[in-house]
Parts: sequence; structure tokens; C-alpha cells
Amino acid sequence: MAIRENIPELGDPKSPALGDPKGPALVKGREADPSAGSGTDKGDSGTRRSGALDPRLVRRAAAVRWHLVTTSVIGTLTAVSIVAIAWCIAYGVGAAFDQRSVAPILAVTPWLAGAFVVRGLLSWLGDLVAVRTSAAVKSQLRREVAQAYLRPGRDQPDRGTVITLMTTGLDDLDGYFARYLPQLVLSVAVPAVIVVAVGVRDLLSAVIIVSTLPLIPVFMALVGWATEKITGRRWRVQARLAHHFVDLVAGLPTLRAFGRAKGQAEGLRRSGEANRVETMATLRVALLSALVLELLATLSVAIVAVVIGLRVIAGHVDLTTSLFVLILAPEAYLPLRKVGVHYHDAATGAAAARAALDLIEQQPCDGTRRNRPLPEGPLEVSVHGVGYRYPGQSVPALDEVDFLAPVGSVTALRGPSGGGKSTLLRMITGWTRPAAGRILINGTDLCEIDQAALQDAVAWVGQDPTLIRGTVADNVRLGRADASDAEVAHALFAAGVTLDPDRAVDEGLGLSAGELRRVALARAWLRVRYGTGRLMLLDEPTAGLDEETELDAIAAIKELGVTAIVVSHRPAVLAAADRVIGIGTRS
Ligand SMILES: Nc1ncnc2c1ncn2[C@@H]1O[C@H](COP(=O)(O)OP(=O)(O)OP(=O)(O)O)[C@@H](O)[C@H]1O
Repeated sequence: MAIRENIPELGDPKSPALGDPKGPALVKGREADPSAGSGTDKGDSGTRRSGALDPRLVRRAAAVRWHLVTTSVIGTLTAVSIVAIAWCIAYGVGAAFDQRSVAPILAVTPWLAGAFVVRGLLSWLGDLVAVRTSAAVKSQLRREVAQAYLRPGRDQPDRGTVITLMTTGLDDLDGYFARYLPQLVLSVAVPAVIVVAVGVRDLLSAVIIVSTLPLIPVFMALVGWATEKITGRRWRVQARLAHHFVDLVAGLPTLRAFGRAKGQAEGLRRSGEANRVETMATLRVALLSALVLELLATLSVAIVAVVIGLRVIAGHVDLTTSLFVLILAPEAYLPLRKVGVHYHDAATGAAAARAALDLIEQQPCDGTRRNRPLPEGPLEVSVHGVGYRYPGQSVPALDEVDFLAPVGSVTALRGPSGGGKSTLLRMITGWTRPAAGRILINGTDLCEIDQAALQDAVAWVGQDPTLIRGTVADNVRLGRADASDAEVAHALFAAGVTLDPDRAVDEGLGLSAGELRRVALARAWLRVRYGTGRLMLLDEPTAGLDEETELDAIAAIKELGVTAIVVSHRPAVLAAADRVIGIGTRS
């Protein structure tokens, strides 16, 4: 595993590796994740405007559409039940005063109880629908984020952002679905039904309510803008913390070797502290926004109450009507006030959903994919003017690269360290998309080819091969899952592996660097010889091998007769290659 040389800055959250979420990942991509760490941070999304509901979410998730319909029905029924409760109380008390008897109160009691029960049931049903929707949407988004992360042919997102989304990030949608959205629906349904109900009994009160209601959304919008900025900042800090942690865990062996492991505690503490400060700022704004809206609503209700009180004294309005209006007036403002209170739930939920959707909907190859089948038979790779610059880097990793790897040939890529050879190879696997130029396979643009078919055809050995937990044979069978024992043994033999196929290995542990490389080569060899592989892409496959084993490995690759592109500095590989291409001029 290659660790960059900026270890001393690790403890500093302001260092490029930690302070900037777009900063490069500390640990370079491994074989299983060839382009991980190219560092496109979608956490930025949090800073963009978060509308009430991202239309992409409605489009994608059937559960959201269903939620909107049921919430609207539940919201309207809730509004009707509120009016029914107010009417039962107002009528019962008003009539009791008029008749000087408790009989009217007793008469309305069953209706009142019924209305309360209905309201309770509606609230329970609303919660149930919200929790289920939230669970369904989170699960769908997490699945799609994972698929998007593993999908080739696109810029790989920042791993910290992906980890945040896959773990706690999307939990912000709970508040969005369980509190904000239902409240949003109620904030339309309840005032509308109440204004109509009040208007039927007393037009003046309805007019006062209608003219004071808009004050709440106006102030809510003002408060919301402040909340949104803070939420975006909090989201970025969280992504940075996750990024920091991932890098730290991956780099721990090196940090320990250089006696720097303990020093990282300070960096973690500072990232954690930044997270705490941002979270507290969000909470502070949420509390203040609740206070402002509470004040506005109280003043508005007071105006209604004073006006109707004076009219009752003057004898212009009867007791039942005034009670009805007084009970309903606060209910008209309540849902709007609550929307304000839950706005920060929406902002965090919307930021999380937007980050997930940006990642999921990022179009590979600028949307030019046509899923053309991979041509049958031997493959030829031609690279035309390919360039690439990693996010946040001032110098391009690759610039205007051209070469041809003819059918059945072994093409060696050589060049200075850091010249972009591994990057180029990752592009040919389809994992990283060229920023400029084109890569053609038998004349068809790589972007237009069905990526699953391309992955099937590629036999890859990365610069830092990884192992999965299991046996040596299990690891070789990654090349072809149903390979027989004899086929696995053949592949191990061809790659010069003398290990027992049943030997237990762990992720990244248990084998020497040379053995690991040979097992990875056996895996690729098996894929071509007995599986679907038609194109070998090998990144330093013989590094660390002794001369004799290296020659055997080269012979094994050549014997397959398929198109192979090999990154190597080794003279034996360069001598055996049919063509040698120089890549990069930097050192
Ligand atoms: N994830 C990344 N983010 C930012 N820069 C990167 C990333 N991966 C590689 N680079 C940079 O891109 C350039 C090309 O890297 P690459 O690994 O392709 O070179 P290489 O020719 O394979 O090097 P080597 O021979 O040492 O393996 C280097 O300058 C490297 O620092």
C-alpha cells in the first residue's frame, strides 16, 4: 500500500489531506477499487439551495410518491377532525350557557371523543407511514449509492462522503419524512380548512387570519436561509471527519512505524470539535427560529382574540361562534409554526438526499453510454489524445496520450514514476473516465460499451493487489467463480505460485508481497484461460519477483495470446513486450 509523504500534516485538520474535503485521499487506490480516492466530493451539495422536496427523489422513489398521497389525505382528514373538535366544544359550551344546562355538553361528548380518537388514529397512521417511507427511501438510496460507487466509467466520489451517506448521513431523512413533509402538508391543509370553517361562521375573523398567516412563511424563509448555510457547513465538516477517519485507519501501520500514531489523536479531536461546534450552531438556529415563529403566531392569535372579544361584548357575535373562532385560530398558525421548527430537519435531510442523488445520477461518460455490446473475439485498444487531471491537482496526471495495443500483442507502458501509467490503465478498465480524448476498443468508444461486458472481459492485476478472507484458491477463483480445482491448480502453476491452494489467507495479510502478486496474476490468468477474460491489464505484475519467476510469469502471460497492456519498468518485461510505449515526462 502506497502512503503519500504528507504524513506529518495528518494531525492537522487544515492540511490539504484533511482540511479540504476535495483534498486527495491519503491512501492510493487498491486493486479492488482501482480508482478510489480520486476525490470528487459531493458533500458540497449541502451548500446548495435545498428546496422543500427534491423532484429527483419523487421521481426515483415510489415510496415518496405514496407518502405524499397518504400524507395529503391524512393531513386533510386531520384538518377536518380539528374543526369537528372545535365545533363540538364551541357548540356544547355555547348551548350550555344559552340553555343553562349541561345537557348539550353531554350530547356532544361522544362526538368529541370520537373526533379525538380519529385525530389520534390519524396521527399514529401518519407516523407509521412516515417511518416506513423513511426506511424504504433510506434503504433504496443506500443501495443505489453503493451501486453508484461500484459503477465503473465515472469519476469516483470521495470515500468520506460515501461512508457518511452509507452510515449516518441518510438518517437525516428520518426528520425529513417523519416531521417536515407531513407538517408541510398540514401547513397547507389545516389553515385552508380552518379559514373556510371560520369564514362560514365569521368572515372578519377569517380575513384577520388570512392576512396574518403569510407573516409566518416570510419570517420562516428568512430564518431558513441562515439555517441552510449552517447545515451545509455541518455536512462538510461531517464528511471531512469521516474522510479523516478512513485515511487514519488505512494509514495506521505506517503511522505506527514512524511513531506518529499517537499524534493523530489531536487531529481527530480537532475534527470532532469542529463537528460539535457546527452541530451546536445548527441547534441554536433551530431553537431561535422556533422562538421567532412562536412570537409571531401568538401576536396573530392575540389580534383575532381581541377583535372577537370586543365584538362579543358589543353583542355582534354569539358565544358559540366566538368560542369556535378562538379555539380554531391558534390551530391555523400551529402547522405553519411547526414547519418552521422542522425546517432544519428538512435542510439536513434535503442536503443528505441531494448528496446521494448527485452521486447516484452522475452520468458516466457524460451520458453518452449506449450499452453497445463488446465486440466478439480478440480485442484491440487504441488510445487517442487522452488526458486526465485529478480533482484539486494543478498538474494533469496525463496529457495527450496516444497509443495502439494491437490484437493479441503485449504492450508495455513505461515511464517515470508518477507519469500516469496506473491512471491510464484504470481508464482502460473503464473505472476512470478520461477528461480529454477517447479510448476505443475495436473502434468503439469505451464509454459506449456495456460496462458489465467490459468488466467481464478484463483480467486485472493492480499495483497493490488485495486478498479476500478465505483460501489461496478462493482468491484465485475471483477470476472465475466456478473454476475447478484442476483449473485453479493450473493457474497457480502458470503464475509460479507454489503455495497450498487451501492455505488460509486474510484481507491483505498472510502472504509476502511477491506471493501476493503471483496469486493476483494467477487470478487474472485463470480469467483469461478458463473464463471470460480477453484483455489483460497488468500494473507492475512482476515487481518484487526474482528473475526466474519473472520470466515464467512473462511466458505465462504471452502464452495466453490475448491483448495485454502491462505497466512495468522491468527490463525483462520490456524485452518480452511486442511494443513499448513511453508515458509521462514528469519524474
Ligand atoms: N487519487 C489521486 N488523487 C490525486 N492525484 C493522484 C491520485 N492518484 C494519482 N495521483 C497523481 O497522478 C499522477 C499519476 O499517478 P499514477 O499512479 O498514474 O502514476 P504512475 O505512472 O503509475 O506512477 P508509479 O510508476 O510510481 O506507479 C501522480 O502525480 C500522482 O501523484
